[in-house]
Amino acid sequence: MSPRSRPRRRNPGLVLGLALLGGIVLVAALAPILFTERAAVLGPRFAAPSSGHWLGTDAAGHDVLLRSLVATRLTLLMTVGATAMSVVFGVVLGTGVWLVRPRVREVCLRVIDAMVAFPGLLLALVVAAVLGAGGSSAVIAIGLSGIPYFARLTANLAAKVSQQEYVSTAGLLGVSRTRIAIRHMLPNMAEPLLVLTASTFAATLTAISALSFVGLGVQSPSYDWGKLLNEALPSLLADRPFQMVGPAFLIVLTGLGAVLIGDGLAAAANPRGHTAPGRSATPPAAQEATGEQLADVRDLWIHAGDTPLVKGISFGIGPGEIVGIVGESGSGKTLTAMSLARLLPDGLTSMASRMAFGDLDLRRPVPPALMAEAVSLIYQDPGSTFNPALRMGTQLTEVLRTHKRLGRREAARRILDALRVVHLTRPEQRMKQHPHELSGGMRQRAMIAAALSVEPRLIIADEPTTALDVTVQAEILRELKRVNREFGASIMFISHDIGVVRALCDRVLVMYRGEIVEEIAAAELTVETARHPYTRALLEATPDIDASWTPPRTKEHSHG
Ligand SMILES: Nc1ncnc2c1ncn2[C@@H]1O[C@H](COP(=O)(O)OP(=O)(O)OP(=O)(O)O)[C@@H](O)[C@H]1O
Repeated sequence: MSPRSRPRRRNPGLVLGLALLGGIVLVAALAPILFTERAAVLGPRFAAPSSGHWLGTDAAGHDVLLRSLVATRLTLLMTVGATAMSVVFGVVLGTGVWLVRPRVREVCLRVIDAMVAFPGLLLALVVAAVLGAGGSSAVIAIGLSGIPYFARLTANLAAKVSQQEYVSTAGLLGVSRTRIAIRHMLPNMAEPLLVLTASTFAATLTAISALSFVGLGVQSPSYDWGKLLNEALPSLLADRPFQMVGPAFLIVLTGLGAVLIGDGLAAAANPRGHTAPGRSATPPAAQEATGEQLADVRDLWIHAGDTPLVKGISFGIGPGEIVGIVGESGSGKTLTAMSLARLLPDGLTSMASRMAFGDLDLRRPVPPALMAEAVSLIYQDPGSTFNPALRMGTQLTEVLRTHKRLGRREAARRILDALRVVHLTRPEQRMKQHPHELSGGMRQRAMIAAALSVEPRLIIADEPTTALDVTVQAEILRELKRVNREFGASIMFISHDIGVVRALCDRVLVMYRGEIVEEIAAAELTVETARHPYTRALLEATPDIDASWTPPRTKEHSHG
């Protein structure tokens, strides 16, 4: 499959905005060098516009146009300074909120909400009054008043991004929360933050000019656009409005440029698409399970507050065994698997009388490195498993570099080997590509390769093929089976597809409303042999698939 790239759309607003701001920046750079001296020359007072003074002169006889142009640099610097302060502190605060414990986070979010509700300009006026009149206090005041907006947006985005599977995976791998925030979360929040930065820039410009206009901002002999407006006020009241035109026009032009850039960025933002779900095919028949338990779970309860979601279930997984979990949506399959990987979502609690994985007691804290070697996860949607902002190679090797302490080269070599194992074509090239340049099947293979590269003892596959087309599903299932056979990894396989489960798994747990209602050998998963009425109902609701069918031996690149 050829790399899919996002088609470039025309965005005239963005181009116009960039051109406008580019022009203003040029004026800011050159005007003070070229015109500062001439702007200080005194001529006739209150002169009307003429060929000598295009916008007339002010009360002292200064050329209004030249002063407006010279004021551009100071105005822009102050606006950039205050905007940067809002962005940096807001983003740090918003991300920091995500890093603290849930209860503290809740309090912080309420405080941020209250600060957002407080009028920004009023806050700025209070701060400016406390700090005293002056350019720097205006910057601090306006910068401070913008922080809550960025903090709230960042916290909201962080909450959303933190639910993504690549963030959970990084957490499972023991990547520190700070590193996850910087490496995995911030790049994926950049787009909305840039849009807010552009509109905040426009609002900051107006607010800083307003502070100077009311006398709390820049003081003589310095001047910004707001100060020039302040000086022009008596002329406006005396019917000489032209003195206002220069600074007012430049404020509008700069603000317009920033708003157009913000709108252009928002229009260019394009959420990633998802592959349409399809039906799956059946892989070769299952192999025999061993008696000894790799994972042993007894009386596992998972609660959301007082509501039980998983109700006292017990099960085991033998070494090299493939255990399927089936059941209707919401029956607790994913939560059961996630508690085994110690990745329950925030707000849920689990208890068990025994929860052992080999020698590890999963009810106690387990070092992330040990956990990473014990369990690997393969999720349903290969689109959201990888961080779209990073190259495949960077994120695939992260596992090995974090936990096996391998160098960049050795980690890359191991991943390349693993990519070859899962028959991903041109692995060297794939390592340099971003996730969106790979097809769903390729990303799923890459995920399996990453899962294999740590040589885990258990692979949890949560509907790993649901989002893939039929041919790719067959290939992926065959890879899982091969990995199980050749590397001896146990697999916990969650699926809605009874046909696949029957063909791939050794044993099947049937879940219904948070309980395991039947545990059955995969071969007996038929309407005739199932004992529990719910299992029979589930089987009757599933179209019959010939479990002996073996998928055709297709090459990955023929469909990828
Ligand atoms: N973070 C959460 N907070 C509260 N309830 C939750 C949370 N996550 C899941 N649940 C609830 O727990 C129940 C079991 O969810 P789970 O995701 O394990 O179901 P599932 O069997 O995997 O469903 P599906 O097949 O649709 O993925 C559902 O009723 C779900 O709404």
